[in-house]
Amino acid sequence: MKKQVDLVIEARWLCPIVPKNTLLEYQSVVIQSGKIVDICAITSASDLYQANEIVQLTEHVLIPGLINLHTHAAMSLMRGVADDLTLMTWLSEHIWPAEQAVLSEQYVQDASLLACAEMLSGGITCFNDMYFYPKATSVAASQAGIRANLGLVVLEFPTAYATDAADYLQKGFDAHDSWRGNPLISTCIAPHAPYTVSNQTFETVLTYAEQLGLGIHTHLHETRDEIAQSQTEFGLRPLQRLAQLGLLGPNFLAAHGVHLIDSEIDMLAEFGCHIAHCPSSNLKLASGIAPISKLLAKGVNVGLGTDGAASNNRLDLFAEMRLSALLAKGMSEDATVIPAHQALEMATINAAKAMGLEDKIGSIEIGKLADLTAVKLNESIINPCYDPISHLVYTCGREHVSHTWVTGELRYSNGLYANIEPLELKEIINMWQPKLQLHKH
Ligand SMILES: CSC[C@H]1O[C@@H](n2cnc3c(O)ncnc32)[C@H](O)[C@@H]1O
Ligand SMILES: [Zn+2]
Repeated sequence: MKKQVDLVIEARWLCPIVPKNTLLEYQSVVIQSGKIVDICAITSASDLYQANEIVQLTEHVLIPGLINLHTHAAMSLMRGVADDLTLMTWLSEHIWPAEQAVLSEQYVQDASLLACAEMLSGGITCFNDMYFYPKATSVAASQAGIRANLGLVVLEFPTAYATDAADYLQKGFDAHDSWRGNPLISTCIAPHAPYTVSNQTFETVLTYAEQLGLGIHTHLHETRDEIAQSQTEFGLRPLQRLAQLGLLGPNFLAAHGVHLIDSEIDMLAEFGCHIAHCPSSNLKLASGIAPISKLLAKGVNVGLGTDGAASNNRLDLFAEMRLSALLAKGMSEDATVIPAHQALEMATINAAKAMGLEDKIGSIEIGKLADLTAVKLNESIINPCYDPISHLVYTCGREHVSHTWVTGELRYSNGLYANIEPLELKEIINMWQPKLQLHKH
């Protein structure tokens, strides 16, 4: 007798990510209660399973859902508000004043929903976020049906969200408690950066992270100025300072890591830290280019992030995969570094590892959650296709994503969302654009 299951996805090609650099053909992924319960030849699956639904992907490659390892979803409404500026001018003269003017629970929920829509349509099934009002981000993520690892942000300076570091932490833990039992939401603590967080606060963050078993996600070594400023103020480079405070370890994720000397790369490897590489944002803000081929060669786990839409200006991991591979080759003058399968690993399993979620997501394996993305390879202008893995990184764009599933539920397909009305997004844009327009210089 055939076994009853929820969903069978029949794929022309399957790139499971684990085992490494594997491409399978004519495979079925069998899904029950949101989990992958079998992966087998299409012919075997039709003998073994009676599915409530069968999706035939005759011209597609099925991959694990992409994971955005560093973003600020609620900055989607600030896309293009301030371009062509370096980080500190961009932040202190444009973005922080704009945030001060619009920041509220409703703003974060609305802007995050827009970002969730953009990410789902680009095959992203999980994002690692750092922003004020994380409860509002969780409301948007839950509506969209996308997975989110939400940072409990910590800063010293007051905003509409919180008054001081203790208040940020208190509000964060309140949000953390409210997510208990929510299958889509996980948490980490997110001190913004070494230049906005004191030693004492970093120590408090570490204590809580250890007590609660949470990861720590911070911006680090993004610009040369950040390092110079730290040397002036503390007599230490930021990474040295955080090392002295005891923060480094396998639960520590640094966004950017653009400016790293060899001994720092060794230290990140020794402590098992993770890096979220955000090449588009680093190029656009003229911060520099992170040495990811060196980091990977030394065994540091590197995932990919888009950063926020105000510095990228796209939440598009296809763009980040392609750019990271091309930049690494150009920088090292070695075409063999970051082959296509490694760029895909950075956007999937490496990011899952960096968030401590590698048992659940990041690859298509039996027992993992069915967070899946289908990419359609039929368009003449991207054919012939000799190697779908090469195509995913060097040829395709997010416009080739046809389906996105989270926990086996179809959340996006062919321009439509399961839980987001196109009109709803238009209303959000119409409501907030006039307020942010005032901050466009
Ligand atoms: C505490 S919420 C996040 C905070 O970070 C700001 N931000 C956005 N992008 C960057 C970046 O590349 N480096 C540093 N800070 C960034 C964002 O505007 C929020 O204020
Ligand atoms: Zn950032």
